[in-house]
Amino acid sequence: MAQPIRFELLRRDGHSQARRGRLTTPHGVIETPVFMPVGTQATVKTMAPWELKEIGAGIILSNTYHLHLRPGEQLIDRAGGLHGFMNWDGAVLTDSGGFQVFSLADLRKITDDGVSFRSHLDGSSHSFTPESVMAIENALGADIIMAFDECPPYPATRAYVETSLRRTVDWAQRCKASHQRPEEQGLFGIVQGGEFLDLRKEAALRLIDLDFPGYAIGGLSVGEPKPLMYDILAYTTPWLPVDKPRYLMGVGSPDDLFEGVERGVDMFDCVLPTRIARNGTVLTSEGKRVMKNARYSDDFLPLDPDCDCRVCKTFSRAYIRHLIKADEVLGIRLTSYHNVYFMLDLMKRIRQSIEADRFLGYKQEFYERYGYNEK
Ligand SMILES: Nc1nc2c(CCNCC3CCCC3)c3[nH]c(NCCc4ccccc4)nc3cc2c(=O)[nH]1
Repeated sequence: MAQPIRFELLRRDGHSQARRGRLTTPHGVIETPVFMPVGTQATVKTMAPWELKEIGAGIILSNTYHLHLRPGEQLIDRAGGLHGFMNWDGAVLTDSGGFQVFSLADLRKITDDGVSFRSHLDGSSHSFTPESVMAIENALGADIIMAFDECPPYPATRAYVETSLRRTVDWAQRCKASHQRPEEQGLFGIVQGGEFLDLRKEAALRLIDLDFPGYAIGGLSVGEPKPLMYDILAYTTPWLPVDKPRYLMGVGSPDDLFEGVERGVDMFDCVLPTRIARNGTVLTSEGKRVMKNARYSDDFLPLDPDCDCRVCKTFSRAYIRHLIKADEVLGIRLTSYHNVYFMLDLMKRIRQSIEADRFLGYKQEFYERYGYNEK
């Protein structure tokens, strides 16, 4: 059976769990570790596909929950799937919607069969089951599709997490059984288990038995303390196959990327860069900058003097502050473009540091410059 997703492990760091890899998909080759910009409603907010292409984005995310509610997967299927609808010829990954049901929808009810909920848009009633979610993701046509899972809240009792984990594994098996296009779309399993390490191990081993082309680590970045997230991650990744990609869902900020790579993660996604851009906050090598701050009113330097992006080569902090203050749409286009470029460029530098056997050195160097005080 032809596999649509193939992962090659190119190099393992000798001083950490960091890995350099290559993910081959039907829509291009993705170098890992990789940051995947989030395009919830079939667009990375404010950015055109040609801009994503020019800054080197190889894969973007979209979402079953949002697209099912609006415009509906049938329309997108008729448009040629997400690739045709968005006219994006790079790779696409769709999340399965479970997480969004719990973070967005109203009146959710979860049973062993699936989840019923009311749309956050118009209150209409819907239900997701592993089978119905696979049908939606098959229609959207992403290259990588996520199994339908439940992401338990944090904190949650061990009893709740245990029940939820077994449901998620059962749902993963049902997703695999009902996946209509296994030769074109790689289905990833999602490891749950909350903060309970023995449950994380059980989840990993039971998903491995189902033999997926890749494995996501879910249930993290849901309000738990960062040290706990890192410890759960460090415990979980070694149980996963070394020759398959590991995807840490919903993570993260620049420091989270370093900590995740160090603990064996290959793929990341986060709304942070595009979300903070929309309130005028930009990521730079010297930390975050809140562009509305008066200190930038007559600062004619680029957002980040170290950045080679078109925004940093064309505009000043003073001009971008003016646009944000004046609520000019160009303002958030420029901050979004720069923030996504920053994350992609950071991952490129991380990949190069692993190749040069100096990942931990580069991490130290980045942390010293980035600092953690807002500027
Ligand atoms: N299926 C599934 N998805 C998860 C997600 C969504 C990942 N992004 C999906 C994209 C597809 C489209 C929408 C997003 C998560 N996101 C987070 N944290 C985000 C925390 C955060 C929130 C806001 C700003 C910054 C960080 N934890 C997550 C856990 C899971 C999980 O277990 N299962």
